[in-house]
Amino acid sequence: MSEQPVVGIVMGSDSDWPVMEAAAQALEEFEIPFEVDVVSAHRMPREMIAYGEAAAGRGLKAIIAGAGGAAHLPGMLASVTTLPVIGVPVPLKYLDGMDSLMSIVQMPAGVPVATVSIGGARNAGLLAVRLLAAFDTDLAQRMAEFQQELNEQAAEKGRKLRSKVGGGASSFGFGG
Ligand SMILES: Nc1c(C(=O)O)ncn1[C@@H]1O[C@H](COP(=O)(O)O)[C@@H](O)[C@H]1O
Repeated sequence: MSEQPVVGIVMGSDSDWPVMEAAAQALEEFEIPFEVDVVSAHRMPREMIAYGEAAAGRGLKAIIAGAGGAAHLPGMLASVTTLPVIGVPVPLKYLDGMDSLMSIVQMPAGVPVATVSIGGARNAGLLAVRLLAAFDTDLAQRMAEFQQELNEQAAEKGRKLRSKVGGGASSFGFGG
């Protein structure tokens, strides 16, 4: 990626990538330049702090941080940067990601992390797009078009279900 990255996607281990790549995919869809790296609070504490402290100065506008288990990476990054941090709880073999979710979502007041669902890396990417779109009318327009497509896909599902099951449109009249 040659353009200056504006979103950093970091994770505690390369084993998180199969989950985290959905964040990268969402950013690619909106042509947002991003970088990816492994940055672990537990295993690379000094590098993690250096990454967080340098992030804003390097031109990043948001950080997406994914980790599994005792997932301290998103919160620790949030403590050393002014950037918005979006946390992705990565599910591991045991505890189904509940451990990651609790580790990321229960931040002390004053140090926010915007936590998405367990394995919700695509929404993390889309949330980063929305943060950027707040200051970019062209990007906001593209987000609106994306939302319209979602609307049409959902309505189409209703049409298909009704044609399979029978009956008319819902009493609310939507779905066409
Ligand atoms: N939760 C963290 C942190 C951290 O929060 O700093 N560093 C690594 N990890 C997590 O350990 C899991 C297992 O990692 P390995 O697969 O490398 O053993 C990964 O999900 C990673 O995010």
